[in-house]
Formats: sequence, C-alpha cells, structure tokens
Amino acid sequence: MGDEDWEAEIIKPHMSSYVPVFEKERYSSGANGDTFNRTPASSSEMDDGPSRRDHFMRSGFASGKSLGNRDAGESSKRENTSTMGGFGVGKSFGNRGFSNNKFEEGDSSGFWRRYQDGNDSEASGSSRRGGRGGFRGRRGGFGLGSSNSEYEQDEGMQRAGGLFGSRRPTLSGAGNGDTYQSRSGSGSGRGGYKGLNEEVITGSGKNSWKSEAEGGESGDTQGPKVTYIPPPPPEDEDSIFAHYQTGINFDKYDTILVEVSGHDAPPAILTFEEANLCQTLNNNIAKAGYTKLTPVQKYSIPIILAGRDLMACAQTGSGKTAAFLLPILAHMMRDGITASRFKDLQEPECIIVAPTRELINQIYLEARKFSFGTCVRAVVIYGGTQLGHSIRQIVQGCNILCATPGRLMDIIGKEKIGLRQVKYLVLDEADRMLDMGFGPEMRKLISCPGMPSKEQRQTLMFSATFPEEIQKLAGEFLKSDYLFVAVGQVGGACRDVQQTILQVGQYSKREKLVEILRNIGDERTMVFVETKKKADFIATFLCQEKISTTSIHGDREQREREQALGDFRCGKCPVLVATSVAARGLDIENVQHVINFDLPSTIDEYVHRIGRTGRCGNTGRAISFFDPESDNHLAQPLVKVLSDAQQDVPAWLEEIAFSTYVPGFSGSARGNVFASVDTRKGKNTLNTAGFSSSQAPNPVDDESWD
Ligand SMILES: Nc1ncnc2c1ncn2[C@@H]1O[C@H](COP(=O)(O)OP(=O)(O)OP(=O)(O)O)[C@@H](O)[C@H]1O
Repeated sequence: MGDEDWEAEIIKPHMSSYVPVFEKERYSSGANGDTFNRTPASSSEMDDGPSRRDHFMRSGFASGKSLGNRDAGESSKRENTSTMGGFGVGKSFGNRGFSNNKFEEGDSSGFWRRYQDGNDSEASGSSRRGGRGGFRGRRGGFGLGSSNSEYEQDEGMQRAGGLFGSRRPTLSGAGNGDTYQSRSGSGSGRGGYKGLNEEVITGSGKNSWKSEAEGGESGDTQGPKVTYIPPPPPEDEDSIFAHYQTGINFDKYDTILVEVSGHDAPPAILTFEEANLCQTLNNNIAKAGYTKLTPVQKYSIPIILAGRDLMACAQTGSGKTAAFLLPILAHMMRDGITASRFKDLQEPECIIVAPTRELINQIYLEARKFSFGTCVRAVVIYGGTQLGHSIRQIVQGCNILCATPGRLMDIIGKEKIGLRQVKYLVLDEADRMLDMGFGPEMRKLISCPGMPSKEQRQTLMFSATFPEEIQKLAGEFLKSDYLFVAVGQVGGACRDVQQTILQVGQYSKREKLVEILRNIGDERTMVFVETKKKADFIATFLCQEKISTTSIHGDREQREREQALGDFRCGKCPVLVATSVAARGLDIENVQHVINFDLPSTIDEYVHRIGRTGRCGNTGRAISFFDPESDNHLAQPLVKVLSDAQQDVPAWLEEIAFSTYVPGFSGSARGNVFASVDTRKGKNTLNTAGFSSSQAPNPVDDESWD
C-alpha cells in the first residue's frame, strides 16, 4: 500500500476556496455550449435530491451475455461452485473485434512530457518523502494556530504531532506556473509524508490501543486545522428514500450459484416477509424500493439473525450493505433499544468501519434510511472533517457508529466512545480493512479496553473480493464457527459489466481516452488512474479538451472530494477522474462506463473499480488500457476474470497471459489468488496465478483512503 490512510486527514492543511484549474476553466471558459454539455436533469436532481430516473439501457451496452449453464434452481445453490478451472472455462478466446492499438511511443507532446518529467521527479524517494516538492506547494502558510476548545481541535492537528514527527516546513513547491499544476500539492502540509512502505505510526506500550491523536494532544500545536463540516444529510423523506431503479438483469441474480460453508447454517430466505422483520423496517424496505432479496441478502440475513459470525463475498453492486444493516437493525429493534441520549461518553451497539470517507458516508445514509422512524440513531464520522463536529454528532446519541478507522481511533482515544456495548462489528470491504494498511488499526480496535471479545460480539465481514491470506487473518476477528457465504465466484467480476481490454501504450492513452469520451458523450464515466497527481493532470487535460470533468483523490480537501462526487452524481460533470480511493463501494446512479486509464496493480482492485458500473442489475461497460510495458503481470488474472464473467478475451491478451504463465505458481509476497473459496476447506483448487491486493503494498498506489 502506498501513502494511504492517515495522511490526508492528518496533515493536510485546510484550503477552502481553491477552485481547481480544470473547474475554473469549466466555469469561466464559456465553452459549455458545445462539448461541455451538462446533463439537463442534473441540477434539479442536485437541488431536490436524487430523482428516480428511468434507467435507460443504451443500445450499445446490452451485454448480450448468456448466463450459460448456470443453474437457476434454489436447491442447487448450495452446491459447491467450484467451476473455475484454468483458463477459459467454457470460453473461446478469439479476438473479437477489439481495437488493437499500436504503440505510438513518439507521441509525447510538451504537455505530456512536462507531466512525465514531473512525475519522475516525484517518484524519487527523496521528493516523495520530503513533502511533495516539485510543482506542489500551494499549501504553505496554513494554520498553525491552536484551538481552544477540545471539540474544535481538528484531528490533523492532534495526530500530526510527535508521533508523525517528520513534519517539515514548506519545501520547494514554488512551481505553480504550469497549467497542470496540482492544486492539491502540499508544501508544508504534507511534511511527514508517509512513504510507500511506512507504517502508520501508532502508540505503543500500555496505551498502545489509543490513537495517535494523543501524541498531538500533549502539546504539539503544529499543523493545519481541519474546519470542514460536511453538510447535514437530507431530512425530507423523499430524499432519504431516493433510490435508483434495479436493472433488467436484477432477476438474473437468482441464477447465481451460492455456496455457504461452515456448520449449521440456517436456511436461506426467499422473501423479505420470511425475515420476519418489524413493521417499521418493512415499511422502510418498501419505501426504499426493495421488493425482492438479492442472493447475498437471502443468505446473509438469516445467518446474521441467527447470531452467527459471517464472512460474505458477493459481486459488486449486489446489495451487501442492506444484507448486514437489515438484520442488525432487526436485532436492535427486537432488543428494544432505547433512544440514545445526550451523553459525554456514548456506547454504540454497532460499529461499522469502511476504508474511505465517501463509502462510510454512503453506508451511514443507508443506515439512516433503514432506521427511519425508529429510535435507533446512526452517526457517521470520518477524516478530513472537523473533529469537533464528529464529537458533537456522537454525544447527541449513537447506536450505530459508521466510521473510518483513523477517526474512529481518535474518537475512542478521546473517550467519547465506549466499546462495552458493542454487539455488532462490521467490516465492509473487509479484505481492505484487514490488509497491511488498515489491519493494524483493526487489530488495535478489537483489543481496545472494553471491546467485547469475539465470543461476545457478532463480527460481520463483507466484500466482493477475499484473497485467501486475508481470509486467514480474518480468523482473529471471527468466532471459529463463522459461516462463509460465496455468491458466485469469490473475487469474480460482475457479469453485468461488459469488459473490454485495449492494448494502449502509455503515450497513446490520452488520445484514446479523448476519443472514447467523445463517443460516450454525456454518459457518466469514471476514469481511474494510478496516482493522485495523474488524476489532477488528466482531469485538467480533459477540461482543456472541453470535456467537463472533475476529480477525486486523497490529496483533495474533503470539501472538494464531496463537491466532486456531488457534481458527478448529479451529472454536472459527467466525467470523474479518480484514484483507487473511489474504487470500492461507491454506489452512484447511472455510472455507465468505467475506464481504466491505468490498470491497477492488483486484479482485486480491477474487480472493484469496474464494479462502479453495472450495479443492481443494470448494465455497464468497462474499458481498460493495457500497457504491455507495465501490465503484463495482470494478463493472467485478467484472462481469468474475463472468462469467468463470460466476456470476450482478446487473443493478444491470452498470448501474453500464456507467455507469462508460471505453472503451479501459488504465491509470493504479492499474494497468489484472486478468487478463492472458504480457506477452511483447505487448499483451493481455483487458483490462478493472479495477483491479489492481499498483504502487499501496492508499489505505485499513492492514494489516501481514510
Ligand atoms: N433487494 C434490493 N432491491 C433493490 N435494490 C437493492 C436491493 N439491495 C440493494 N439494492 C440497491 O443496490 C445498490 C447496490 O447496493 P450496495 O451498494 O449495497 O452493493 P454492494 O454489494 O455493497 O456493492 P460493492 O461491492 O460495490 O460495495 C444500492 O443502490 C442499493 O440500494
């Protein structure tokens, strides 16, 4: 993992009024009349909350895939789904018409070269670790002031103290003359930059469970003050229950094979009625537009209602959030939870953690929706916002605490949250929460004083991917008799996403991107790139090409991240350039395309990224640029993912996959499989030699998550 996690919220100075270059352009260029079209429905959606829109399936996007020999019978769902052989199960691998771009290595405009140069220099260890010199540097001079009120103190200030001690003054970042200059650069703010393999520094000794915030509290008043207070969530019922339509393939979910392993699994339910939920919950489910359970809900809800620990793996966009929220809420209602009152120390019954701020906020909104009209109060806290605001939300009452790990540990360290009453601990994107980045923090969480032991609490883990080695780590958190639910192939891509892999050399990528985006028109598209800097660069470039674009990545202020997401959601900016910070969990209506401008370094990440489209039975399209200079290691797992999802596999990709094939390869520091079954069953037979995110740091992932 790269400089993920804590960095953005710890030492990023507040910068409220900045308008990124590309947005300025958009607003001031007056070019909106031509290719800068805005989606007409968008502004009203923004003003009035998301509207229920017809999900029109564009003709070119019909996947046209046959589900082949999937058995639709309920009875067969408990059979082992081990149908993943070597390459090309049930597929032929002809090259079916994908364009095969040739490299145009010579295509490097001055613009691009300058970027490349900048990129190179940042990649060098010293500049990376030294606080992001180079062209960054707009953030000098930010608030070193201290706060009087404990509630006013921002997390960055507290956490950036002694324990993150390598803060440096503003480095060289004068630069800024370039049009592509990153607004997110961080002269002083990014001192103490956590380099690629640096661990998050945490406390030690007897207070090691406490947050690093404590170090800062003890006197270091250096650092920026995060003052951002996110807007309150909508109060009106229509907005709370706003949802998008399920797609034409929703019913096909029923044909996906499901495997439950572990002892004494309760039987699946087929309808919401069978779950026997209370009337208020049923009303909320109806208002949310849910009429039918998805497979992961059919199996997980009874398991959770039975009090069992669960590790559940189901494809992206298939309703995992409701699969844990509904039974937890049902239990809380059954147990007669009383409205939590204003108290200085709150003791939530449920803690939900997720790796990114936007995702945890989304989960919170779902919790709020399903708990509507009950006395259960959900609260969300995440980094990049004013710590005092988080505390104020909590002290008003908190039954379900949705949190990113960094903010959670800070709040626990401040003794605003007690853990004694925790009955449910949910790790969403659990493989991510347990890997090298967040794993240590999660371990700290479960060993915090007061946290009930795993025997005393119910622990639930959900993800679309679950590498073997992470499953093994999960045992530390789960009771030994936990159940494992696998919907379809663990780690497999959603079949409603039509996947296309194009061979594109790095110097041809921009041109190809523009060509594709021009063909796409106004349809909502997420463009994934590998680094924060590149996200800024590509977003700027697209705006110069008069394609209305915004960006989200870990160097942007939280306010800007939320604004970007809002602009994308409502269609104001139909193109969102993103780093891996947006790869997981985000459920955005009507995302019709995902473009991997850069392929990620792991196949799991690929599966999550393309899962931003094709959600909830809707169809979507993913186009990935495969650069043989850098992506060959992905050829093999890509072939596997494509063939398992019954997608066309380009012949050239197959060739690369075979030429790089390592027989019997079953592991390395990078992990070994992308798709496995319940590891308790012993060595799985489904290995490919793919790479999973697993434990290994991603060598180029410089994203901030938490
Ligand atoms: N039973 C259902 N009926 C209709 N819509 C549903 C149902 N369950 C979930 N949804 C909707 O499907 C969408 C995707 O759900 P959700 O975000 O929970 O997926 P997920 O499996 O967690 O995806 P990811 O792996 O990307 O995190 C959401 O908009 C959600 O409201």
